[in-house]
Amino acid sequence: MTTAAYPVSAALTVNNLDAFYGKCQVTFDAQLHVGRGEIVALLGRNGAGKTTTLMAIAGFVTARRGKVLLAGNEIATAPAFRRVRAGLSLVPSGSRSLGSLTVLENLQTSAGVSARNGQWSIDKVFGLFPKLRQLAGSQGRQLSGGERQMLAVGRALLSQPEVLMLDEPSEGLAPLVVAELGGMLRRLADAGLAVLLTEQNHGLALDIADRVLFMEKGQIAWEGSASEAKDPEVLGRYLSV
Ligand SMILES: Nc1ncnc2c1ncn2[C@@H]1O[C@H](COP(=O)(O)OP(=O)(O)OP(=O)(O)O)[C@@H](O)[C@H]1O
Repeated sequence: MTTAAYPVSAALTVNNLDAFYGKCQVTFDAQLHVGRGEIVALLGRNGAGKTTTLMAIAGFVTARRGKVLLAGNEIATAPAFRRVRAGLSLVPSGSRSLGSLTVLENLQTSAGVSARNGQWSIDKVFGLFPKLRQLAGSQGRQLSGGERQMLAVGRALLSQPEVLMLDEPSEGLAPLVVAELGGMLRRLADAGLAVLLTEQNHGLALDIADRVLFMEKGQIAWEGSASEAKDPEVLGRYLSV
């Protein structure tokens, strides 16, 4: 494993995270950090603990031990909604919009969630995703998979995050839409957002990430740059079944 320093200035720092479902421990001493403007991909085989790590950072899964620092502030004991207000947003896999509400109503439910002043408005989200502006009056359930994912990211941005976490954002999307999503995440990071994502689409993750973490049996087993992670030996060790 490549050792890493954990800068206090990171947008998100996680140390010694032990996450549990009931009595069942899923992550063991997990640690990671994400800097501003950086995309970090958390990869690994099915069941390695990637989703659980994101859910524990977001406050939806119990962490019995560990520190979660958002811009240097400890939030590990805060309820999930306070973490969102503090600037940490998770786009979960699957559930992507409120199906009976229109696109505009979906966005309106997210606007104003944050207590923080931020740059994101509904108009700015429409600027990022012009397709959503055209679909403003359509119900969430009428959208394609790619449009629903744009809406989910738009809703997350309206909570004015400093750190955006996405669990398998490309799941179920067509290749062209995946490429568009990847470009959009890269642009958001280049504008200063810290991005932490899990992906089964390893090609996408390795293309857009700055750093890669491989998770194995609930532990961060390897850390390095995306170009180091492309080494077939590394990929074979942590991803092949
Ligand atoms: N709600 C739950 N209750 C109990 N155990 C769970 C629950 N969700 C996941 N697990 C278990 O926790 C472990 C880690 O699952 P997790 O979903 O975090 O892995 P993952 O790396 O995201 O895998 P995948 O890529 O398949 O989603 C697995 O053994 C899984 O069976």
